[in-house]
Amino acid sequence: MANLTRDEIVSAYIDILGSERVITDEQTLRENSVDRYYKVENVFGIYSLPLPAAVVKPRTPEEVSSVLKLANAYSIAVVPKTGGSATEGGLETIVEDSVVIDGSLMNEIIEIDTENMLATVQCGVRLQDLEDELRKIGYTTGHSPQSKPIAQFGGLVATRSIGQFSTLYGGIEDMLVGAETVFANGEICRIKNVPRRAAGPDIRHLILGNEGALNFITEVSVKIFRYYPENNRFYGYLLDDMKAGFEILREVVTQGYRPSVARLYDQEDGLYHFKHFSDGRCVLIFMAEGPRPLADATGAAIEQIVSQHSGVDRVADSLIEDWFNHLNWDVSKIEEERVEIRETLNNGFTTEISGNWSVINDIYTSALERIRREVPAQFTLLGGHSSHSYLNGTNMYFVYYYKIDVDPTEERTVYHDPIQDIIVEETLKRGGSMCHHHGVGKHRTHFLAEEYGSSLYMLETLKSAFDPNRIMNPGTIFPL
Ligand SMILES: Cc1cc2nc3c(=O)[nH]c(=O)nc-3n(C[C@H](O)[C@H](O)[C@H](O)COP(=O)(O)OP(=O)(O)OC[C@H]3O[C@@H](n4cnc5c(N)ncnc54)[C@H](O)[C@@H]3O)c2cc1C
Repeated sequence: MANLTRDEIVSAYIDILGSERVITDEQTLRENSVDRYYKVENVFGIYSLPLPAAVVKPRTPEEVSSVLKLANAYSIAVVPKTGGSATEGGLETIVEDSVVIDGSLMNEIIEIDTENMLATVQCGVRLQDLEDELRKIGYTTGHSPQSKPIAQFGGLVATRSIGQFSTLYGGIEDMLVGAETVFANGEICRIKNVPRRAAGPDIRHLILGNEGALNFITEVSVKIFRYYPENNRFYGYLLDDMKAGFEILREVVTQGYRPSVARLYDQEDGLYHFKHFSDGRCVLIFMAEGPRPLADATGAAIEQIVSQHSGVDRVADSLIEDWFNHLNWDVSKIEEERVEIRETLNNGFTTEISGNWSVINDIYTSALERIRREVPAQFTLLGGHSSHSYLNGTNMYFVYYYKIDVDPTEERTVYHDPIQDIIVEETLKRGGSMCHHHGVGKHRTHFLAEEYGSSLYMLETLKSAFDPNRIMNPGTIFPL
């Protein structure tokens, strides 16, 4: 694709950023050629994708602009990156001589504004770092994906991430107020911070969820919230089937209550997370938070709604609180997982989708039934949970662990891809979305036309307009 040789690309970037911020050592390039979709190969030291020509580390939006202008002029494929916790192939360098643009040096918390309830950060600020600063003064981002200790704001916005407290605070799309981003031609654009706007279409959504395929996000402003940890209430229940659990979630949300957490685990996933008390049953969890009268009212409503359903048994609140305190994944947990895969050959992946209330149970049951019937894996866990509920429906986060009994290079095509395809097919068939919060990445793009239907025209037009030379993360969202 590129009109320059590999060496010419490297030296052109050294001219812009200096040699210290243009990394070309072999191991860094290998690690930057993949993300967690290639976890199994990677754990065994196999790197089968083309290695990038370099990883470049700009420090300012102007440098990002220069980096992109050069790429655009010479058709060099670029892969934006910040925290590196992507799970769907968004970081794979599938084009020869790509350049990874790593925004992690842009890591300044620019402003915390408690009057207007805003925090402004550069793209390389880790969510955990902003959250820690806010907690010191009694505020929170309200954003808590499990990858909070690793993920950075560029990636969080680019993937449309969502956190555990989403039923109250929303996903990142509800939090993003303004941003700065750079397009393939080097144009730097800012969207100002206002409480609401009706001045035409909402252009924040050209940034949210773009997965590096439309622009490179350099700065974001997000809402902040007052934090009242002393009022947190936890509720846990055991029940026998998912359908009844979905119905309770639906009642709580559609009656107008906003618990911060509303989660439902099936039997297998319940055993994985709560083996000390789940007793092989489904597990339903709620958390209420906020000012005391609101937390009390939300908690009382949850108890009242659940009490109208038979066969639902309460567990101690402390069991749920304790579980929450150990849920997030930092770098050491990722390393532990790698060791475990190497030693036990037991490996797990997830696929997350969403659907309306009327179809979610059918998606859940039919996907699992087809996987059991069609995929000859030795499953050690096949199940999932719903973790984000809305007025119209909920998500399903399928979780599948199996023994790697094939060569690591075949694991994806024999197991991971077919399992994911079944889940997506059963979802799309029932009008759901193939992707709830991890992004399309590079392994669901063959379903893009079905996901979008007639609105694919709008998406394709954005790509042609903003990235006519198709240098931005080729193969991500848009099939090659
Ligand atoms: C253990 C674990 C738990 C997770 N839990 C959750 C969860 O609870 N909720 C959730 O939503 N996700 C979760 N994820 C997925 C992942 O953490 C999120 O997608 C996160 O938002 C990625 O942020 P990052 O900074 O690591 O981005 P990266 O991994 O660096 O990149 C992710 C994608 O965004 C693009 N990108 C990165 N930076 C930019 C930029 N500056 N401009 C434009 N595009 C950019 C990349 O090209 C890539 O396509 C989890 C992942 C792991 C490994």
